[in-house]
Amino acid sequence: MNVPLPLAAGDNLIATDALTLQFKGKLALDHLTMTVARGGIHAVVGANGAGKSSLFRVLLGFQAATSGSARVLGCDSEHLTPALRGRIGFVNDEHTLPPWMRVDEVTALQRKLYPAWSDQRYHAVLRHFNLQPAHRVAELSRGERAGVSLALALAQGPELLILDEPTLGLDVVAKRVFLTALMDSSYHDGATILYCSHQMDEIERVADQLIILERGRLLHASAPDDFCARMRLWVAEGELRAPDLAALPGVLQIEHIDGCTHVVVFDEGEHFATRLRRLGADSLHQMPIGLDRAVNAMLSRNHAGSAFPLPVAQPA
Ligand SMILES: Nc1ncnc2c1ncn2[C@@H]1O[C@H](COP(=O)(O)OP(=O)(O)OP(=O)(O)O)[C@@H](O)[C@H]1O
Repeated sequence: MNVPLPLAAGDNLIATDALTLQFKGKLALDHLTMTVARGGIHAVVGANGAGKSSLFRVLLGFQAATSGSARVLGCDSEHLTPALRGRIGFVNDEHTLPPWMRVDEVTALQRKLYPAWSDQRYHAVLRHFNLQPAHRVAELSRGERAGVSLALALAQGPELLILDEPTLGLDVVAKRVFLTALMDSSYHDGATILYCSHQMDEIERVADQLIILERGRLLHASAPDDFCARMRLWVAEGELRAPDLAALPGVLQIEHIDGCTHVVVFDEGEHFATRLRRLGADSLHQMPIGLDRAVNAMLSRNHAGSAFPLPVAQPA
């Protein structure tokens, strides 16, 4: 088990500064400046192509940035030493393991490599999969392979665990087991977990911090509850005029459903009702929204194919 280091102000395990990654004419990361504090589960979300996997590749030193910097465990990510790499776990959605090896052989190898190895953590995840230790990796289903690679990553006792869509392909029970193990690792072992997912129910359940990327830039970072608390759904009877409505400050998403106009608004208080009334709304209701809807509204604003791209709000 890792001995968690004390959490001091400014104790960031990850810090990027104007981090930029460019592919032929395309910016995967665009002057991204963000931090990840020690401890807790940090969820990175964003539309397809927002730069999540690119960020992870740069943080892990698999890819050199075009400009800017990324520091991981206090070291430039391009110069991570083997000792520092040993403190970082990584799992991607392909769950790449040597196909020719047996499950027990992979396990024995990893047990030897990682001094903080925990059999208890390993079996806590793996016992939920109906696996024979003598099975070869090549014989495993996708979900079973995911189970093995996630169990291995958690058992390594990493100080920092980076997971790229780790639960893709897991059935609902396996997903629950894995998420519980993730929370245990964070809570009991002090691991800092950075992971990306498109599944908001999952994030709502486990994440302490929400990091939203859009086109390689930081759009928002806060606790998920704080993010949702700043969102409101207004429902007005009738169809309000879309161009005027879209021009109002804070408007993220407009939908017309069953003769009503639904407007998701960020950081606007009660006074927003007055603005809606000026556009002709007479019967109005407002309500809080959950994380799924809130993230959806934030991202749909500038999503490719959006009916009305709205002005970009500044990150909080
Ligand atoms: N090797 C590459 N060559 C050219 N462009 C690339 C390369 N890798 C990524 N990109 C581009 O960089 C952008 C960010 O890709 P990235 O894989 O980081 O997105 P993502 O947020 O992980 O997306 P998804 O949710 O779909 O997995 C995309 O527009 C992608 O097309």
